[in-house]
Amino acid sequence: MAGPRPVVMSGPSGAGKSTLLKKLLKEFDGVFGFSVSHYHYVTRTEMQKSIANGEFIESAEFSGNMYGTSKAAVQAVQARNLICVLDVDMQGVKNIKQTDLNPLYVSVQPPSMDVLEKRLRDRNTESEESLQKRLHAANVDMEKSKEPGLFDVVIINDDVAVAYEKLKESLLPEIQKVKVSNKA
Ligand SMILES: Nc1ncnc2c1ncn2[C@@H]1O[C@H](COP(=O)(O)OP(=O)(O)OP(=O)(O)O)[C@@H](O)[C@H]1O
Repeated sequence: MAGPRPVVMSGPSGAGKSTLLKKLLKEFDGVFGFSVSHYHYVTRTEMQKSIANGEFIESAEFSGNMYGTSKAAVQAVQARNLICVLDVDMQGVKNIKQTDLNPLYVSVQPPSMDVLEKRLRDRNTESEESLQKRLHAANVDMEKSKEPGLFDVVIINDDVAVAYEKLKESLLPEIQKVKVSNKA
């Protein structure tokens, strides 16, 4: 058996992905899992070859090191009967669409740009420069997210309790699968 479908969580920085995810992990212990980054596990040449072969759903280079999430890493989580959570940007969503992973695509969106800006400012994690970059990227993300059929579920994170219920509802069939398999 392939295991439960992974879940892709996408949305602008500050939309509330981590907040919602934290609630999920708290309520459903042992149901969700994360894929391990391939950094350090393979050589640079090997990794470049794998990326060229389309084995990675996302990869990036930071200060000379390569990082990435491979399809195999996601499938390994799935094989352990866990819902693999993928927190990716729009490019990641597009890449995953090219694979046969068949995840549930969830978009988390802020109620408005003004609210997003306020939340990011109140979070106190960004410099002014980083904040401006994130707000600009958020604008682009919010536009691209409107593409019909791109996401299975769009969650407007206004009231966090309401947003969480909607997320939970959309994941319940997969959560049920995990629980049933664990009992078997
Ligand atoms: N519904 C909500 N109402 C008010 N504040 C919220 C709500 N959801 C999240 N927040 C707050 O907004 C801020 C941004 O949320 P969070 O860090 O979860 O976003 P994120 O999408 O994970 O961002 P990033 O991609 O940068 O990690 C946090 O300080 C969080 O506490």
